[in-house]
Parts: sequence; structure tokens; C-alpha cells
Amino acid sequence: MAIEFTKYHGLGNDFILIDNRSSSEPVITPEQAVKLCDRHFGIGADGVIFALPGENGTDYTMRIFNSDGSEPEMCGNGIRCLGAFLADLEGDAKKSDQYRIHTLGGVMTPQLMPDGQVKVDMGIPRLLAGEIPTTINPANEKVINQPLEVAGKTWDVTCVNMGNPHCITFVEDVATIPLEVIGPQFEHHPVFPQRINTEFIQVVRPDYVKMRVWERGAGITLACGTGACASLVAGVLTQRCDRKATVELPGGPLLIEWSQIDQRLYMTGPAERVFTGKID
Ligand SMILES: N[C@@H](CCC[C@H](N)C(=O)O)C(=O)O
Repeated sequence: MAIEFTKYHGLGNDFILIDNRSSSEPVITPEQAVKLCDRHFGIGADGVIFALPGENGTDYTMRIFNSDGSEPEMCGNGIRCLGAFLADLEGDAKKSDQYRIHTLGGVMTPQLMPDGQVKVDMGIPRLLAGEIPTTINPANEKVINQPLEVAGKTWDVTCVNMGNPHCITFVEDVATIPLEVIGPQFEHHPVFPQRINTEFIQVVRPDYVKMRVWERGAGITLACGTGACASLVAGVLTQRCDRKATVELPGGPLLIEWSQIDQRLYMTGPAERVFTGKID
């Protein structure tokens, strides 16, 4: 059976999107996803995203496999791509510019903006150690500027769950961080029982930061939407950032706002269709 797919990216964080609306289980296994994501022997992507029927009164459900076949709860760049993909699939039948999407990390709401960007209500960040999850602190305490030994060095880390888990550390110069060496050591550190996404942040101004990321299950990527949101939260909690800032990633900028009114995170950025194809 041939399966149609569309390749999208959000700032170079790239995904294979599959119309899975006629079934509540992904039509591709995690093992097949690993093969499709391979950049030499497959299509090449950071993950495979499925558009499934909505659950609990939502419009649709998003599920995603990382390029290593693991299943994360959420993906920020991916949900912008999913919003654009759904609008394409619905075509003239589209009734709204906004979708309520069920994910394993909670309900997220991407909205297609008139300028082609996608703005997403990413929900309220969770900050307790037990919610990350991490054993750095007792389960009912936050993890803000806590020392963590990784690769023979002590890093001050702040942990934030944006549906998926993030560990943020602030550095002088992101360009000097040997991501491919220390990224895996953060990801597999025993204090993170479900592994971790790790963001290194250089604060240029309170409203402009540079970020590099090592993603759980995908390694170095050009952008991470949930990571950008988690990093802004960490920047506010440690008095380094304004509540609204541009996060500059290797693939380009995301605008992130942590609303004082409803305490929710809002992420605005692009979602680009690249090509369509068929998997035999
Ligand atoms: N790139 C994504 C995050 C994808 C999931 C992540 N690798 C995880 O395992 O949590 C984003 O844009 O948020």
C-alpha cells in the first residue's frame, strides 16, 4: 500500500507529515519512521507527524515519532507545520483558521495568521521537578539555577516542561558549546528518567536571545519550538529576559511571549511546505 506524505519544515526543523485522519493509530511504525527519517537512505527528517482524528472534543490529534523512533509528547515547530498541513488538507472545506489539537502533552491551538505565519497557544509551563520529570530536586520543588555535573563541568540548569521536558542552561557564547559531545550526556543523565531536551542560551538583550539545542531522540536540530518557549520561561524565572522575546535559532527566529494575563506561552513562526511524495 502506498502512503502519501508531505514534507514540511519550521525553521529547518523538518518533518514528514501523514494524513492519518481515517484511523486512530499511526499508519507507520516507529521502526519505519526511523528509516524514513534517515538523511542518506530515506526521505530525511527530524520526525514523522501524524494528523489523526480529534480526541476529547478537539478538532484533531497530533502524534509524532522522533528520528530515533521514540514518541515525544509535543513538538512546537511540528504543531505549526501540522496547522499548515491541515489547512491544505481541508482546502475549501476549511471553516476556521484555528485548530484545537490533542497531543500527549495537552491541548495546543495553532492559528494561521494572515501573513502566513502560525501562532500557537502552547499552554501553561509546568515547573515542578516531578512534572519535568527530574530527580535534581524533590518532586514538589522547582528546578531553577540548580548545579548539575555534566562532562566534568558544573552547569546551572533550569528545567521546564512544555508538554515535553527541557533543561536550559545560560552561557556566554552559544557558538563555543560542543553540542555533539555534551548534548548526549545531558540527554541520558540519570537525573532525567525520561531523557531530556537541552537548550543552551546566550542572552544578547532581555528581548533577544540566541539558542542552540540538542533534542531528545533527534540530536542537533536547526530549531525547537517547545525549547524556545521553555528557554523564555527559564530566562524570566532567572530575571534575564522580558516576557516577550525573539529567540534566534540556527534556522531563524521565533517570537515567544509568556502572557502575564493567562500565564500561557504563545509562539509565532513559519511553517513551510517543501514537497509531497509517496512511500511504497
Ligand atoms: N523539535 C520539537 C520537539 C520535538 C520533540 C523532542 N525531540 C522530544 O523528544 O521531546 C519542537 O519544535 O518543539
